[in-house]
Amino acid sequence: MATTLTDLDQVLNNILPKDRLIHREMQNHLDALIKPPGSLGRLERLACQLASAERTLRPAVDPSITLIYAGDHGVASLGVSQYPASVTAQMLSAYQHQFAAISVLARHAGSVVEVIDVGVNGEWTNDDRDKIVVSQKIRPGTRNFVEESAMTPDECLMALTIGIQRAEAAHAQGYRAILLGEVGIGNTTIAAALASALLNESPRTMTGHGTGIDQDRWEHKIRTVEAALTRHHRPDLEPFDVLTRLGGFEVAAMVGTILGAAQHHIVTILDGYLTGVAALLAVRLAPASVDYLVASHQSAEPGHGRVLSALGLNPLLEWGLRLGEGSGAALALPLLRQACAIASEMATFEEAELANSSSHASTGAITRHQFSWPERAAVYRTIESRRDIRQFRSDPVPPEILERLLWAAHHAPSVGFSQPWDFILITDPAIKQQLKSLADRERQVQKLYFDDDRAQQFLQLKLEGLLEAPIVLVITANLERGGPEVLGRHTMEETTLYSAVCAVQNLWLAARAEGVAVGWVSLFEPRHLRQVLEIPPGIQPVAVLCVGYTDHFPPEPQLKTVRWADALAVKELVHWQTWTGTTSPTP
Ligand SMILES: Cc1cc2ncn([C@H]3O[C@H](COP(=O)(O)O)[C@@H](O)[C@H]3O)c2cc1C
Ligand SMILES: O=C(O)c1cccnc1
Repeated sequence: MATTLTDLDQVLNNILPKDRLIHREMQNHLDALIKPPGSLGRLERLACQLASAERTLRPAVDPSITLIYAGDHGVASLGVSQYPASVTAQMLSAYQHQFAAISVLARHAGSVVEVIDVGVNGEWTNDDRDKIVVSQKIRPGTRNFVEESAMTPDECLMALTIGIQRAEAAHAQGYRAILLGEVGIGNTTIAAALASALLNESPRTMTGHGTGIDQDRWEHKIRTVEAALTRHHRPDLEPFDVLTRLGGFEVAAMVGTILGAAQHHIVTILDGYLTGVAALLAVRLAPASVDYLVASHQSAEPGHGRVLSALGLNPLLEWGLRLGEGSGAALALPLLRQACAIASEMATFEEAELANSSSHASTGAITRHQFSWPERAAVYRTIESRRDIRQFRSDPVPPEILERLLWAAHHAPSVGFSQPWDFILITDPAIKQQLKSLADRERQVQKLYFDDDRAQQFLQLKLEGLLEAPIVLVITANLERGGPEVLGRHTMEETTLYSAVCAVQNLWLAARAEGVAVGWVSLFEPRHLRQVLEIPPGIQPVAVLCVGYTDHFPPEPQLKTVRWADALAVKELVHWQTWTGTTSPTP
């Protein structure tokens, strides 16, 4: 933890250059792959960089996290941006709701987003949704650097520390790459001032149009940067002092994250002008940190190209982007992912020969991953975010989505491939009301078992879904389907029911992926259910599911939130060899 300059020095000392040996080894491996040597051009150079930075011949950028630092700037009061400073706080809400540019781009690139407020001048609301925006606010905005130092040395160190610690946490969380982004109205003025000071360039060449200011305002922005440099700049200023006087909380935090990541051999994917300037500062503090940087793109800001040249970084894209927020990093992430995949999933000529001569492809490299990382991540995310939902909106589930959900249910595993399920779709309010009355009645009976008020409350809540949800879906199990000779059913009659439950789970997960909510109501006496739904003998009702849309998927099971029951740790439930076995086999 870097809370003093000495601690910061410690971090800087920990940053070692990339491993040249692995770089060479990776190049040899790429040359041996089933393609002409060098034919994948820059993708190969990227693979070598990632391998030598991460110190592995199986480099990876997944899972990755997009860290966006947010801060406001005193200088924004001088009208250097096209937008008022209040937009920064407004953007935090947009991130929380996941509809900002980076929310969309990172989602489709397969990266998790976290926004850290290190100095926004304004409030934003955070409900109990997934905590996408977190507060580490040092101060509501920096001071106006035309008049005084933007930060105090302590504040600057604090912001650096936040950045370092976040990178260290990302390392501990198992993230393999960091996508860096920022938001803060007025911060292209900060970038211009820092870049001018660090590169000894005139503010006119380093100042751009930011969010889209006109010529007059641009001239004013240049004069503002010049005034700041006149006040603060001296050729002998240390990088830390340049950052303190001319920087911002989000810039300092980005510098910290670059350093913290490099220390742990984690690659940082840079975005636009601001992240480039942060990288320049990081490299001035620890020259070896450049080995851990990838420049995703060259932005439309004229100063950005110069910053990248000074860093010796060659941007992957030049798309005229001028947004920030990590948008360019998210666009470039799939390219890095491809470089890693080429390195670890392609076969060498030798392996290909082997696969050809034996009856089965025995090379692990070829068969290991049938799914890309975003595909795998989506499966786990669906499982993690599935919830039993109690509150529904009334809007209908479109028929094509309903069809996909039933398709998913129908592709469940079943004993002897008996496919014992049927699906009863109930939209008729009269029948729903009958179900609700049945459940209400049952609840009165259950009252005998639960005298806890909270239990009653939950049972009550859950039942409303029977009326609110646009569809009530009953899944049944046909105990006779497949005839008397169903394979594998002889000794365990219940496997028919288990199969139907697998259909329930398939549907539930597919629904979550579609953004459709499902709540399972189990307060039914099967006999009564049979009567209302005219279910014949031999067919067993298995699940009554409310299906529809909800305004809110809670981040964790509600019964966990209210401490009705605690989550168990999976490792305590694992037995090896026998029930009493505890030791795992050595790998
Ligand atoms: C709605 C909106 C969303 C943004 N997201 C990033 N920026 C970008 O623009 C700002 C810097 O430009 P300037 O120095 O001209 O103010 C930063 O917030 C940067 O991240 C945005 C700007 C706006 C207006
Ligand atoms: O180049 C950038 O990164 C940029 C440009 C305008 C606004 N925000 C960021």
